[in-house]
Amino acid sequence: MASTPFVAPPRLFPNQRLSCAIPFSFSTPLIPCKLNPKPITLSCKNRYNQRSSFSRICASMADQVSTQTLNPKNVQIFDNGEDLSVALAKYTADLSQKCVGKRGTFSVVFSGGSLFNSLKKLVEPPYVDSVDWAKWHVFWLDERVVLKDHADSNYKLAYDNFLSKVPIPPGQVYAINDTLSAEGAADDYEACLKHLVEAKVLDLSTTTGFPRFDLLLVGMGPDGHVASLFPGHHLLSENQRWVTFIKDSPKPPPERITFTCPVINSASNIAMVITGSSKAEPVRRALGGDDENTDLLPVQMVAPKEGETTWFLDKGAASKL
Ligand SMILES: O=C(O)[C@H](O)[C@@H](O)[C@H](O)[C@H](O)COP(=O)(O)O
Repeated sequence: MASTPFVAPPRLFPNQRLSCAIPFSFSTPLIPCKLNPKPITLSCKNRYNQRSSFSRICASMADQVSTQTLNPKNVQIFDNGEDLSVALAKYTADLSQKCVGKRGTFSVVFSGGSLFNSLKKLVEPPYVDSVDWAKWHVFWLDERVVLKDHADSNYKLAYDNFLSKVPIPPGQVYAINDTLSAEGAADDYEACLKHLVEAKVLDLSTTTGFPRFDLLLVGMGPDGHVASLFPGHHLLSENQRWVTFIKDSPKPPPERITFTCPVINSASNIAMVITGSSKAEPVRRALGGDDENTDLLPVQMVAPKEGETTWFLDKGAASKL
């Protein structure tokens, strides 16, 4: 794509919604890209998928093949965050190109936290000029119930570090309605997704009946939470709603909205983007197997029914594997 000047949205933090989407599953090659400084690449399944020993899984090539066919989990481990960011940029740009080529759109779901540090190479050359940003439709996996210009807002984080740097049409950026309560914002976001399904902008998974996004970019907290689904919280068992709310989040701020587990597990592709040694134990529990705990961590429940999960870890996050 030719480099076009970015036209700022009409308002700094517009309450945007409208059109979008696409679904289908494609296998990301595990061959490191030219720029990619050769990550360690593993393929495995976690306990949620009834697998127990990481070493056994990695020992068997045949097992890897059947694992990839059934419900693949590709694990890439990088020396540092910089190398991870290079690989994540290529992965995302390649996926965008495939999805746009297939259906004409690319539906991407952002988390908050340190994700945008890991995405920084995607908004630099060559990708800032080559990705077909006009085809992107952007959603949030979870959002804090604060105004969009508040320091805690995941929208603001995404805007400052990503959206302000690339020409995604503002009408294809689906921020929450920040004038509503947590309950109201969750209802409103779910209604927005349902409208997009009716408008054939988003597809439903034929397997689960929940919306199927092209790519979820998922961070994880040191406690193993993903989205705003926290360990031991009753929201983990929500299986009807697409979007729900929490008012007692153990991580501040307390009021948030979040996609539910079935929506997460209906995605075509999930990138688990995890850095730092403080995350090593939940990563081990998710990928290492042999977990004696009876309660699954939220990260252990990430198991897309039809899609593919790719793990982008730095050495710290992978240090207990
Ligand atoms: O709103 C939030 O709090 C985030 O969406 C949250 O789910 C985040 O993704 C993880 O906590 C990881 O955050 P870090 O990468 O900063 O550890």
